[in-house]
Amino acid sequence: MSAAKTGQKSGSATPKRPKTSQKAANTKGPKAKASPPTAAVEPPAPKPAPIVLQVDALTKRFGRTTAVDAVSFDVRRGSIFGFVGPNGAGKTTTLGMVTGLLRPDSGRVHVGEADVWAKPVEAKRLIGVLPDRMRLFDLLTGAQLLYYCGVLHGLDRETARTRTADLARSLGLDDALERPVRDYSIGMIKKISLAAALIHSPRLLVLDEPFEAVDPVSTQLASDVLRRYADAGGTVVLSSHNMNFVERMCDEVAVIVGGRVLARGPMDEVRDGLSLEERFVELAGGRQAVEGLEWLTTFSD
Ligand SMILES: Nc1ncnc2c1ncn2[C@@H]1O[C@H](COP(=O)(O)OP(=O)(O)OP(=O)(O)O)[C@@H](O)[C@H]1O
Repeated sequence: MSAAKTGQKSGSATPKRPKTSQKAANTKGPKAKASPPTAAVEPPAPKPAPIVLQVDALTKRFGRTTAVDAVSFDVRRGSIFGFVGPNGAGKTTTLGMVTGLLRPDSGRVHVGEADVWAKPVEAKRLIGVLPDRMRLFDLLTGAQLLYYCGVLHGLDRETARTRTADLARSLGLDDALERPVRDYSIGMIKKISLAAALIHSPRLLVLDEPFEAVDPVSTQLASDVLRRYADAGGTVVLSSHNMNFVERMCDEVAVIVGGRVLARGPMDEVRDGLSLEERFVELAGGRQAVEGLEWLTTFSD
């Protein structure tokens, strides 16, 4: 199967040639001369967007476990990149190394021109992160948390307040803003974390399972926010176990299994005629027969 390495957005195919108008084609008359056939001039292919995130051969071991094994991928400006894989495949470990939270054993990560591990401050200014197992300052209210995230990222107070209100409205959190974050549900924590990642309007958003436990209406709201952000030139990398969501949302995808990327490229190329879920199951080892669970059908009573 093909695993395209370029980050060209799917759907950015060569523009169609203009159709010859029927009227012009039917013109016949004494003065109408047959013009010699000319070679159709194809317009030049659109220039690919610049690479915002470049990941080269990242590797991480924990004792004898190789969690991430020479993982490489690029993500171009304006695209939404999905990172999918079974439990324990290495997604969180990879995204931790990409965002400067977990030091790799080897390999490089660049965000724009900045090497994440050589110039962490420069790189981190460009990144908004929603890590898995996020620890928040949960004695603060939602409004205070977003305000401080904004101010710590260099926003002035007024801008931080305005953006807090805008994000809360867009993500359906208005009613929760004055409550302490420790009282939030898991889905609400995901939403406030997404808002915190977005508040400084970063170049690159890295979201580890952003919509886990988020209800469908809020998922739709948040998806709209992400699509709008990407259309405006933002870049998103997200991991998720929700294949339908990834298939709908992402321009490109990488499938990681056992620490290795088994397929990556534009969504349609990776799917290869299947749904993403079918392709994922195929790559991740397929369905195994359920054996040795006969006792499960004996019931305790
Ligand atoms: N701090 C750690 N110490 C030891 N092993 C770890 C540590 N972090 C991750 N691992 C191991 O590395 C491998 C990859 O874990 P990782 O959390 O990256 O997977 P994942 O793809 O995010 O999984 P999930 O979808 O279940 O969240 C697993 O085998 C995991 O047990």
